Amino acid sequence: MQLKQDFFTQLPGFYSQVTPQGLTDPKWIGWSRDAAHLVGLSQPTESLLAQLAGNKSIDGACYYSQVYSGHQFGGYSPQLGDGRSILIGEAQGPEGSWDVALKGSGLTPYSRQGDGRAVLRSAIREFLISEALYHLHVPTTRALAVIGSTTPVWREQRETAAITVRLAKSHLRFGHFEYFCHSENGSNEKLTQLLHFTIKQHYPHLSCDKAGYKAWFIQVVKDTAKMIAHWQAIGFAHGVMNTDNMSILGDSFDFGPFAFLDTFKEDFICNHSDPQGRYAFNQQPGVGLWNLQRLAQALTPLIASDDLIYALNTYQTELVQHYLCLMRNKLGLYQPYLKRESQAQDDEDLALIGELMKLMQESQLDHTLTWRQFGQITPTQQHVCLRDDFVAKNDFDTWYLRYQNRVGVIDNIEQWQGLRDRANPQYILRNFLAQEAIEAAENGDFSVLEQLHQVLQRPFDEQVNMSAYSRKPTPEEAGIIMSCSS
Ligand SMILES: Nc1ncnc2c1ncn2[C@@H]1O[C@H](COP(=O)(O)OP(=O)(O)OP(=O)(O)O)[C@@H](O)[C@H]1O
Ligand SMILES: [Mg+2]
Repeated sequence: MQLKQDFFTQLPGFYSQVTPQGLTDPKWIGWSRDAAHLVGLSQPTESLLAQLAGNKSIDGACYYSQVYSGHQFGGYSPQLGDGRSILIGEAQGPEGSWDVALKGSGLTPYSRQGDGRAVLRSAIREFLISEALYHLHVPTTRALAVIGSTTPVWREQRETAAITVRLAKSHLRFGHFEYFCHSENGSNEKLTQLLHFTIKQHYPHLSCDKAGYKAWFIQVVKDTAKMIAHWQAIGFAHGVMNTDNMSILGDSFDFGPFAFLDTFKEDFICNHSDPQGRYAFNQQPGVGLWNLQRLAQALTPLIASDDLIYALNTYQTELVQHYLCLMRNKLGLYQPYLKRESQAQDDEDLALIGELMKLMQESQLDHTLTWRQFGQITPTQQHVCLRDDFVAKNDFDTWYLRYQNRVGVIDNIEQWQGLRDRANPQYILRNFLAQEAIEAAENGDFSVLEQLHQVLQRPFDEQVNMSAYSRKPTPEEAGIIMSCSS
């Protein structure tokens, strides 16, 4: 790995140098060939294992943990930071630069009451979901590998420590800006330094002046809105949308108690530790804006309020337009000759989508499997097997008639259906699938994880003999609830 050290050399005072604590008997548990390619690696070798486990030093690496703060479940925590994660620098790959983080590598000055570790089950979940979201075309951080060990860790019971090797175009979070806004007693020196670093590294086409700042924040709003539109379209609940888990680049970031929806339920809560549903599925768009407002607040010393408000006001339109684009694609409503749909058409389509979701919820249908059926229907025909699944047949018929009218004439039905299959995945990372892979791995069998990882790399393709990976969960399997304990 060719490592650069831009953050480390340019931003002293933004991190603490740390020594990884190492793992006992490290073992490769998961390896993403795709992600390895991004950082110019080909094989999971023994030497690399010792290095990424923190047992052997890496040429060119600097070891540091970043400081940040953040709003957690609505309240401000003035100092957080990487309590269990160590960055080693920016790996240079064929498609650009990637921060490499060893998540779970031991105590840091920001560990507070924690042990600096991640347990194997949470490392596997982060690994699988990072790679799954990427293949679902959702903006996300990536995972190179999971390393297991015999190092003991105590949660509700004794478990073993693991490391997820995370790759991210940036580890800058909304919380970085919040920390340097509130910790400087009004000098704004570091906040300015941070903003200039961010713009130069990640938005090199923008200038570090008033106009550049405004354009930058508009872009952050846009990228955040786009990420959340993807989550809503694909049925992904993040679970812990604290501002320290919001990447400045709009990549899905920090995967804890996340879940895809099985049965569609708009107010689905995936996080056992969130009984109020602050981060429920249907709250995510609003929370995205709330988090951007916290970021804007932290930027007020540097960016004019009018500019911040202007950018925040674009959020809803950005989100809705991106969501509409994704949903039209799922339903086959796209009309290539119309450059931009009219407001009336947008409203009509949103109503059509909303009505379908309502019917899905009433009939307790599986979100992913229902959408997948759009690749098999012929909207010009009266009868569709999709209808069989809905309880309120009359309501479905009314909806379907509106849908047929909206779809209109289809020149090439096979092509139309093929496009629906490219928009509606067959395979998602259902919690029970992740759980099977985790339990097997905890018992020393990594093949289940490997197979699941393989399937999730082609979520839109019908894969032979893989129906076990696309079935909906049994009621018992659907009851798996995740907590923040990781
Ligand atoms: N086991 C732990 N030991 C020390 N600190 C921890 C531990 N678990 C979480 N933290 C810290 O608590 C804060 C909130 O945790 P959160 O779960 O959002 O982040 P994370 O999953 O640890 O890391 P990241 O956000 O980098 O993915 C962070 O500062 C994190 O470093
Ligand atoms: Mg976090």
